[in-house]
Amino acid sequence: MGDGLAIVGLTKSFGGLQVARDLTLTLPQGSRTALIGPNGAGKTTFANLLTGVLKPTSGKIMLDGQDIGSLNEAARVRAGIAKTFQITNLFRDLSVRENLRLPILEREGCTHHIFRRADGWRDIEAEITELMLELNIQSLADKPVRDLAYGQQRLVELALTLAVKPKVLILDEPAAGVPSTESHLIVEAIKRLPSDLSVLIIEHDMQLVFEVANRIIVLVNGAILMEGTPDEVVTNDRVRELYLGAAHV
Ligand SMILES: Nc1ncnc2c1ncn2[C@@H]1O[C@H](COP(=O)(O)OP(=O)(O)OP(=O)(O)O)[C@@H](O)[C@H]1O
Repeated sequence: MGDGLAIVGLTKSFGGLQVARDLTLTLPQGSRTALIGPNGAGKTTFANLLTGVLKPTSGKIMLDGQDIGSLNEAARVRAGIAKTFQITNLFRDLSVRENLRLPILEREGCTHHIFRRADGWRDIEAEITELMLELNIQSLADKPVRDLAYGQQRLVELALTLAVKPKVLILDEPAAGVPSTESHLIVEAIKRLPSDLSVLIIEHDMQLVFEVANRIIVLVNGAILMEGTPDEVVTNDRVRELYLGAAHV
């Protein structure tokens, strides 16, 4: 087992506005952590600091003991930090299987070593099948993405992200825009993710958070207000006051 992701004293300012304040936390390998907080708390900024979209003002990001803070976005993906692709990245006229082939080919360097082996193609097709089984979308394999329901498209997007073999997966509002009749698909898919993957879920839907997360970090004004189990978070008076509201608890 690796050490997972360790964030130490991470700070980010936009001019005079401090949006990440001395954030120190760990995402152990295999953890299921939700990051919650009111609008403007700094959740997206935090995700962007992890993926390398933004550079921190100060602080360290360590993955399995290695400082990855100076790596650019592409190198961080290769190191193992992935955020879900957006649906707009799916090729709508291609089938699910064809869409899944693309990140695997990219990961393998297209024309390089995998094709020097006689069974290279077979390995790729087997991996695609395995990914589809993992997300329970094998029945959709030959359908063009444009014919899929929105929730199913989000599962394909998740499969694409898993194809890069991340160690840490950031799910930024995985159920956003998904009709309530399809949100169970997302919950089930998250529950089926590989057990050694660290998952960070940024989500406003508290029902989803409570179903899939075993730890919750509450961010307010760029700082961690508290971190705990779902039960500890819902019973915390400041969280109730600041974020959840009496109706949720
Ligand atoms: N590029 C930027 N330049 C200046 N300020 C920014 C920039 N990006 C974000 N901010 C500010 O940083 C703060 C945190 O924004 P962020 O989007 O990270 O919050 P959030 O918790 O993800 O909010 P939401 O739940 O609404 O998505 C906000 O005050 C926002 O206006």
